[in-house]
Amino acid sequence: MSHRPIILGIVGDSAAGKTTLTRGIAQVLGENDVTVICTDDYHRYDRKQRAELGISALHPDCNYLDIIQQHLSLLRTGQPILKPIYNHSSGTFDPPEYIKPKRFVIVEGLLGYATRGMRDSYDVKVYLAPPEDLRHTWKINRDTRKRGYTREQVIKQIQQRESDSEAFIRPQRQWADVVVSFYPPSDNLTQDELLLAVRLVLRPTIPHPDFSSIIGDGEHAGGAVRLGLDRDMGKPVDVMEIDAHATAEQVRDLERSLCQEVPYLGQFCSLEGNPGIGKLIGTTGETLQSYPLAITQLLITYHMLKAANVSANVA
Ligand SMILES: Nc1ncnc2c1ncn2[C@@H]1O[C@H](COP(=O)(O)OP(=O)(O)OP(=O)(O)O)[C@@H](O)[C@H]1O
Ligand SMILES: O=C(CO)[C@H](O)[C@H](O)COP(=O)(O)O
Repeated sequence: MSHRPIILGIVGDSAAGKTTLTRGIAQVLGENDVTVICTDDYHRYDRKQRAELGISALHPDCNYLDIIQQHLSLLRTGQPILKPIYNHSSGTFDPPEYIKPKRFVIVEGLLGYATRGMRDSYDVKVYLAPPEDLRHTWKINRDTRKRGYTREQVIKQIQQRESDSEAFIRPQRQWADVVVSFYPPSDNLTQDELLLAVRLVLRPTIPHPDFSSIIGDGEHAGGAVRLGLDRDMGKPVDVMEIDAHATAEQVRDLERSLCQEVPYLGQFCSLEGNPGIGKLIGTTGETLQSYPLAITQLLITYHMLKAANVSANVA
């Protein structure tokens, strides 16, 4: 295994699901082996200053991108950082914290792929792109429940930030090895809000597992799992889709092929061996298991473990 930390980037707009996916992957990799960094901590201005200056947190000028890049380089070589802390409850900064990277580092945030230097620091790059109406619903629910905003304030903020989302956030999709889009099975968001299908765009920037041996003719498990070719931001890509209501049985072959290629994976993150995979907590505290989420977590973990092996072999 590698002697330097393996770094995963998870980038996407506000409330695109970065923290949720990060937590799931950390659970699969083993929380004792994972350091999580959220780049919200590198905001240049606190909430009051941003309002006074009329700048959004999505703007590169509102973030210390140079320090994120510096910290990424340090983390990649196993060195500690003194990380700032942005407190979403108070809207101000807390005292910084000393962080020594563990075996795996997950860096999640708004502008993680904004500069070449930042992009070169990751072993695996993921971009989260849910449909905008779903992201808005997630943002309204999360910011009113956890960040002290009213519904009207969140809606206004989404509108005010749209031009920055378009200019600075969404273009980063082009740098991702995997683009993840969870989406509702129908237009009706009120039914089974947590049970979502997933569309995984697999760019040829890293070697993906060969799913074609399972999904030979483009469909598997009665159509619950589909594989095809497409273009994303003008470039050819593979696309895998998994239905919202896919069952453990239907995704088992995918899981097996991931675990076979990286035998180490199966030890601690098979669906059977780790019942926490794909688990989601609903708004009323109920727990659900989503197999599209489970396969997404396993695929990203697969890439992390592969990167760890490659890096150990060249060390
Ligand atoms: N895969 C998912 N399935 C169901 N709900 C999800 C999923 N991902 C995110 N959500 C919902 O969206 C909300 C926002 O997600 P999360 O906090 O992970 O976003 P984020 O990208 O980290 O946001 P921010 O950058 O603003 O901190 C969560 O509280 C959760 O309710
Ligand atoms: O886009 C965001 C990512 O989480 C937040 O809006 C940003 O970090 C500022 O946080 P807050 O709204 O709590 O002041």
